Amino acid sequence: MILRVPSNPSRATVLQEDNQRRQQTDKPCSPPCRTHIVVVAHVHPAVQHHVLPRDGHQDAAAPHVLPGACRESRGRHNAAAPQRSARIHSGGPKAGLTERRHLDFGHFNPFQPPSKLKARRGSSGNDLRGGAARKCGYFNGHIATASQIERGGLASIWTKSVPNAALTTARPAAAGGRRSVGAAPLPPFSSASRACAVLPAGKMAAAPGAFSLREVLAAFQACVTEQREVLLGPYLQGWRGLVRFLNGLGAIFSFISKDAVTKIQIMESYCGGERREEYRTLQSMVSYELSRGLVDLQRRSSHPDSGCRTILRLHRALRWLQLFLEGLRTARQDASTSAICTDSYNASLAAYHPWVVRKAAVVAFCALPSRDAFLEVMNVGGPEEAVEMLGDALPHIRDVYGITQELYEQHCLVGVAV
Ligand SMILES: CCCCCCCCCCCCC/C=C/[C@@H](O)[C@H](COP(=O)(O)O)NC(=O)CCCCCCCCCCCCCCC
Repeated sequence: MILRVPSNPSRATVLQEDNQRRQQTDKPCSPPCRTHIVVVAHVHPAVQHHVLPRDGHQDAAAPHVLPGACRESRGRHNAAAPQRSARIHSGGPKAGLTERRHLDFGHFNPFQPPSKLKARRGSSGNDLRGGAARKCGYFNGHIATASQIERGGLASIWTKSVPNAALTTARPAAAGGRRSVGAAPLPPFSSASRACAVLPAGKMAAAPGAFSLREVLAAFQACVTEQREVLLGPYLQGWRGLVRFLNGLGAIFSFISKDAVTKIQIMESYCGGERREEYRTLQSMVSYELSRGLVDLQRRSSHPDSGCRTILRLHRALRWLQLFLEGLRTARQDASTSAICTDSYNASLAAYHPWVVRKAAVVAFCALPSRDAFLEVMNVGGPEEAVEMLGDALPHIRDVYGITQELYEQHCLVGVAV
């Protein structure tokens, strides 16, 4: 096995995500080479991969395996490029042929030192688990920005040689395979990914499907009707976007995103269920559930997952979000994101969480990147643009929060099933 590790990701030999160019560049090795892969740590929220399962649970950490040394690609890998699969060049009888295969790197442990990383076969024999490389976009507890990488701030490109035998084609989850990145059939590289191929590192591209704070905030903006009702569709849409972003921050936040996803799914089941009309707006949901006695007001019993209760949890988290984004917007450039996050959390959600959750949350916050890096991964341009956009957008979040709070107070729902 040959493992080629580019010393500078911006010079990594990578595949141009463009069919036309690919045809020009995908030349068989001469002489035929053996399997080799290159793992390049790079920056993006996982959402930019277009491969998240519906519930948003995906190891954003999965490193990208890029084409190896035998390929003469003229393109540069862009962090934001959607990557649906690894491309592996196999030797032996298939020498010279290019195969597209899927790699599942399983759950990534951010605390595991790179020296301990091991590729091993899963019990099903069809996946590769154990974390084959450092989380891309996540380095020593920080999200590395594209510009950091460019400057060499991401000191290492963690690599792991992967035995040929362990590289197996993914099976869709429905067929008994493990749920994993790109488990869906792999479409050919599309022209849609072209935009990502040649952007210079340091510019976070708004790749198609990439997380963009703009879209999340637009969803919250779209929540409020002229009658000052809150539409649950866009509300959940906004939360889905936030969860995608959270997943991109790393596995350390997965206990938070899992809880949010559970709550989003509960609401989705109502909003898409038989009674969907009753769940069109927050107001209709509250009156429907209260009038039918579908809410456990004192303690969880026969209606443990009412819409009112579930939205209340998200509503409290929205308060955190509002405080956090406000803090981020108004803080000094060198402010600590983790401190802003902790303060916002202590002023909102923490009061409703038990000790163990509070501790875990605060530990996770320590892994947040610097303010500028954080603003950059919001994908709305540089930090200044992000700050400006936050200024425009925060009133909408505040509005949604205010309407919900008022409604819940009116109906004595603020402490529902504590
Ligand atoms: C910037 C990243 C930091 C994210 C921090 C989020 C706030 C910390 C929340 C900690 C939640 C811990 C998980 C468990 C919570 C539950 O115990 C608790 C109670 O639920 P139960 O009554 O059903 O038992 N659940 C909750 O309070 C709901 C929490 C929902 C948290 C959703 C957080 C999503 C955060 C999205 C971040 C996106 C940042 C965007 C910036 C552009």
